[in-house]
Amino acid sequence: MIVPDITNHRHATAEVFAQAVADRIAKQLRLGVEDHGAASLAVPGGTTPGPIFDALAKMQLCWARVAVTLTDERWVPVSDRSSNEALVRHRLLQGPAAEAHMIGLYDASPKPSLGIPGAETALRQLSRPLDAVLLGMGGDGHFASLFPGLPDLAEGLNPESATICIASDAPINGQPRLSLSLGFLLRSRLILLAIRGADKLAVIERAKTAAASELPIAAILRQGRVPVEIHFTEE
Ligand SMILES: O=C(O)[C@H](O)[C@@H](O)[C@H](O)[C@H](O)COP(=O)(O)O
Repeated sequence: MIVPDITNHRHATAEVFAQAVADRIAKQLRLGVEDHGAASLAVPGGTTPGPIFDALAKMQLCWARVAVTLTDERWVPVSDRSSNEALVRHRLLQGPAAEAHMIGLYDASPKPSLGIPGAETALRQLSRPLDAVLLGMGGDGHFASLFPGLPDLAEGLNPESATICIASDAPINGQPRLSLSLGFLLRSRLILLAIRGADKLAVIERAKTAAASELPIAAILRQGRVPVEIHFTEE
C-alpha cells in the first residue's frame, strides 16, 4: 500500500491560514485548467471555509473553466441561512470567481435520499477527477456529512465503494444531509484538510490510531491514494 502522503502546514494566524489554503486551491485549479482545459473543486460548509472563500474569490484564474461543488449539503433550500450552496454563492462565487460554475446537491425532493439521483446527475458535469477537495472536520472527527453513528457510515467510508452520495434523512447536526462518499472524494488529485483550534489537532492525533467508525477522519488519514495537506492554525 502506498504510504499516505500527508504534509502538515501550521499557520501563525487565521488570516495567514485562510490565504495559504486559498493560494493552494488556486494553484491546483490553475494546474487543472492548464493540464486538461477545465478544473473542479469540492468544498464543505461550516465556519472555517468562509475566510478561505473570501481570499480565493479574489484570485485571478480562468474561473469560467472551473466547476465548484459541495462535499455535502444540509437538506434546506438555498434561501436558508444554513445552506452550504448559499455559503458558496455568497462567499466564493463573487468577484472574479463569479464566473465559476456551481454544481449544487440540493433539489426540491422532500428528503435527501430522494435527492440522490438528481445530485448524481448533477455531479456528472464535473471534470474528473476533482482537482481539489477542501474538507473541514468536526470535533467528533466527521468530515463532509460523514458523522460517527450515521446508519450508512460504513458504506460512506468504504474507499472501494462505487456509491457517490450518502443520505441522512434523519437530522444529523441540525438538519437532514446529503454527503459525498469517501470513494467519490478519493477520485481527486489533492485533499486539503483545513482545521482551526488545538482541540481539532488533538482529534487528528487520536485519529491516527482510532477506528474510522469512531473518528471518520481516520479514513482520510489512512487512505493511500490521494495526497493530503493538513492546514492548521491555533486561532
Ligand atoms: O456542512 C458542514 O457543516 C460541513 O461540511 C462540515 O463537514 C464541516 O466541515 C465541519 O462540521 C467543520 O465545521 P467548522 O468549519 O465549522 O469547524
